[in-house]
Amino acid sequence: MPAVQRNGRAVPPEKTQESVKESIPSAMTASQGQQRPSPYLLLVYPVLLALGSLWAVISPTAASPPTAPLAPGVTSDLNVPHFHHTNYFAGKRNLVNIYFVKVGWFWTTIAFILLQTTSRPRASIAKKHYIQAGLRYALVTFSWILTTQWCFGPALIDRSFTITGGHCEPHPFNEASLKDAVKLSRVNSGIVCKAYGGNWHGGHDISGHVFILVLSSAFLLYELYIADCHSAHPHVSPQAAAAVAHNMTDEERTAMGGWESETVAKIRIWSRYFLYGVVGLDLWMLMMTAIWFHTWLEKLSGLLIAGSTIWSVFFLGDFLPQWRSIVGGL
Ligand SMILES: CCCCCCCCCCCCCCCC(=O)SCCNC(=O)CCNC(=O)[C@H](O)C(C)(C)COP(=O)(O)OP(=O)(O)OC[C@H]1O[C@@H](n2cnc3c(N)ncnc32)[C@H](O)[C@@H]1OP(=O)(O)O
Repeated sequence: MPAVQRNGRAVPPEKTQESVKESIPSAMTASQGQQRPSPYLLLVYPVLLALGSLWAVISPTAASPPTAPLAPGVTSDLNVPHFHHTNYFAGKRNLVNIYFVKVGWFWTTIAFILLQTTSRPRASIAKKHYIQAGLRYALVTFSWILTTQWCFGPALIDRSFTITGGHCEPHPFNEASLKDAVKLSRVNSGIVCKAYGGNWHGGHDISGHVFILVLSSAFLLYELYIADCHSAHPHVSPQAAAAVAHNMTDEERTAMGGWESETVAKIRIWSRYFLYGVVGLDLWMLMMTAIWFHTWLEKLSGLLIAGSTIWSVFFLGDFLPQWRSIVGGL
């Protein structure tokens, strides 16, 4: 049997799958002994929100900018700045807000699809893994739709806004909206109100940002853990995986059950980097939202809806085994 080539070097041909596994450093094959992530990890979110809110109170730079006095008879907070004089992220039109958070479910979906298509669950559980991962995605997406888009009519955040006394009122500097005052008063959705040039004012405004950012980051992190647990190949850090894929022969990569080629390994690694990027931006924007936007209670309500969705999908099965057998998970 001829010697196989590894980066131009000849290596002994008699390596078996077992000997290849043994040659992988133990730190890179840690998945077997991994601890199950605790639901208490979700407490990171209230801590982050509390720190941001505290910073908003005690930091002189986070104080609200001086606002122009309101015109007589105008009660709306219309001078919320699009660009803040002290911090770029305090303005609504910052690029991360426009291109990332405002289309946050798109990025979450892409990160999830990339994770699933580049993970390699063990053959014996592959079908079940994909079905249950799809089901969990459908459940969190349904929660996102009900909360922010449509809940058999207006979304939950719009319903709670109008139930607590909020309404759409004409914008005093927008003549068209002033003419349509009666029509605007019947609008029951924040997006429609703004589209008509009105001002969504007065009620309890559940933070859609806190909701989507918590839901997205927690969902992706727990799915990453599940994908790793179900993986046919050892859990490796992206750097270690690159080194492994680079140094192995083709036979060795196949024997390890997944790192067939350096290109495949790189696609997997970059998919992980992409997921880390989405989660990192989620957490950053959560902190920015905590500092610059909404009241305590509005942030808390966004957090509670996202937190209970995540808990129901990933941890309710601890108490209801039938639920676990349907949605799978941790
Ligand atoms: C091998 C590979 C195969 C691959 C194979 C590929 C297959 C390829 C298939 C692709 C398939 C994709 C399929 C995707 C399918 C989807 O999922 S597409 C869906 C895309 N759409 C989205 O993601 C929309 C997400 N956005 C939302 O849900 C809502 O906008 C949000 C984010 C919840 C926020 O709502 P909101 O009204 O802004 O509410 P809220 O947070 O209370 O904020 C109130 C105000 O404060 C501002 N504010 C609050 N916090 C902040 C802040 N931190 N910074 C700035 N402003 C703030 C807001 O901007 C808002 O201001 P206004 O806009 O009202 O003036």
